[in-house]
Amino acid sequence: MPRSSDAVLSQVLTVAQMRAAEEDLIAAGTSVDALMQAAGRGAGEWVRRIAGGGSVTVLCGPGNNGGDGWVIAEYLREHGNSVQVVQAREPATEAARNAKALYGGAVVSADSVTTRDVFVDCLFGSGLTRALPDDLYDMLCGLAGRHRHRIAIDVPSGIDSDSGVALNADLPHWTLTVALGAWKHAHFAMPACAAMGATRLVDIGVTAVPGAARVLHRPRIPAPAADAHKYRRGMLGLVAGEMPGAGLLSATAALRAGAGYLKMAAKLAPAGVPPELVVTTDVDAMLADARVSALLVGPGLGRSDEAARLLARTLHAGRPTVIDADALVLLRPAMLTGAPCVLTPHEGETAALERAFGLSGQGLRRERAGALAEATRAVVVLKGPDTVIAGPGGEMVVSPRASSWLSVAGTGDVLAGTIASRLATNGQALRAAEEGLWLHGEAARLCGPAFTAGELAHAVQAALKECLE
Ligand SMILES: NC(=O)C1=CN([C@@H]2O[C@H](COP(=O)(O)OP(=O)(O)OC[C@H]3O[C@@H](n4cnc5c(N)ncnc54)[C@H](OP(=O)(O)O)[C@@H]3O)[C@@H](O)[C@H]2O)[C@H](O)CC1
Ligand SMILES: [K+]
Repeated sequence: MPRSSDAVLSQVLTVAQMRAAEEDLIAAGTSVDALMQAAGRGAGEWVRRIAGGGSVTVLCGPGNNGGDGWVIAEYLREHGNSVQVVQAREPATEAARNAKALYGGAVVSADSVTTRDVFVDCLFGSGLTRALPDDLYDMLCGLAGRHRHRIAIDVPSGIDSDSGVALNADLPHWTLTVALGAWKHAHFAMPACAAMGATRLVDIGVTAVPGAARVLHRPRIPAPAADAHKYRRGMLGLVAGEMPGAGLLSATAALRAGAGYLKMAAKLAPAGVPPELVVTTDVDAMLADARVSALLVGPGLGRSDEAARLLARTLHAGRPTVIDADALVLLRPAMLTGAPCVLTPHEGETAALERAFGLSGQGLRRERAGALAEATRAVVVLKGPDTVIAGPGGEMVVSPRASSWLSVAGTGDVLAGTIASRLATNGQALRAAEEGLWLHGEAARLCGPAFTAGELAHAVQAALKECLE
């Protein structure tokens, strides 16, 4: 089996895209049985490692996810594990029947299973089309509750693969979820991703799918050139508003994310300004300064008519701009000039933008982010536990779940400042959004528990250190 490239293994596929990719492999000569063997044995190895010689119960459903389960069980039996299969339904596909026929171990009833070490969920995968019926739901939850470790294969049963929506309530939480062939959107979408435990991917040679979403990965960021100077590294202009304190959090992060020079325009200089941050009261002079390579507007802007006028003047400067917080609520179509922009809305700001740009607000988060990116011609970072980045050209990047400790005031200001610093440095909106989001999530990971937004802003530097080429 040829190993897929890192780019292909970063793909996030819908069920339809996955099926098409499987069909391409089959059309190229790989049988479904061979695919199932590759998927099942790859997953079986992860199960074997977790089991560490312990006892395993595999729950097999009627489809090919169940077929994977029969392959996993035989793989474990061959490797000497104590394994038993609970058959929830007779195999309904030829590949699953063939896989069952190759299994030489015990098949037992669910009721006979006592407490064991590892439970493997092969009830349903990407073919689940509706909520689990009561008998199967009870069987799944009952078995999950009688095992020390729980491993879901491809996607946990009861989860819709394309949306991450739980089709049943109170589904089990998993120790590990092993994706097969490619990541699915459920692996990065709430609520599913919060219950999956660690996630791993088994490569079965899936090829590149045009237009597929991809997972956010650690960026490679070059150190400044030997002949760099502060302007060439990128000068970031922060347009503060009525509450300049929020802008200070953005500035603290931006100073540690690569930009060479930061200037803040504020009516009143806030207290506690870091010495590295130049503060001016002349916003128009800053907007007219050709050396400013990017702008950030929004943190602490306020929502007054004066704030709206200040936003319009800022965007009229036509520089690459990060638009955050209150500026997102004030943004109107006529204010945009076509300059590269990054919008960083949370849920409420997204709804405000959808109203301002005449969008329905219907659909999955990634679909809403895509619609907003198309309408604004900007890069949209739709923030949440399952942040997605959508580009105006249809690009879609999904982020692995970040620390839940980010749920504290000010972390949005930190993200905006980090992205703005990257935008001042590289001038590319999508790249800046990806680099900034990764740095933000990594800074949170480095901070551990119960950090403040200020500590997070300082940790951006350590996160950047991990990206240096
Ligand atoms: N990723 C790969 O390259 C490979 C993936 N494989 C595995 O195949 C599954 C997808 O297989 P599929 O058969 O399409 O789907 P499922 O195994 O999830 O099961 C679908 C069957 O279950 C029935 N169904 C669906 N929902 C329910 C429900 N709520 N209650 C009862 N039955 C349900 C469905 O029949 P319906 O017509 O009634 O919908 C199907 O019979 C993928 O996840 C991987 O694990 C392969 O190994 C190949 C390589
Ligand atoms: K499953």
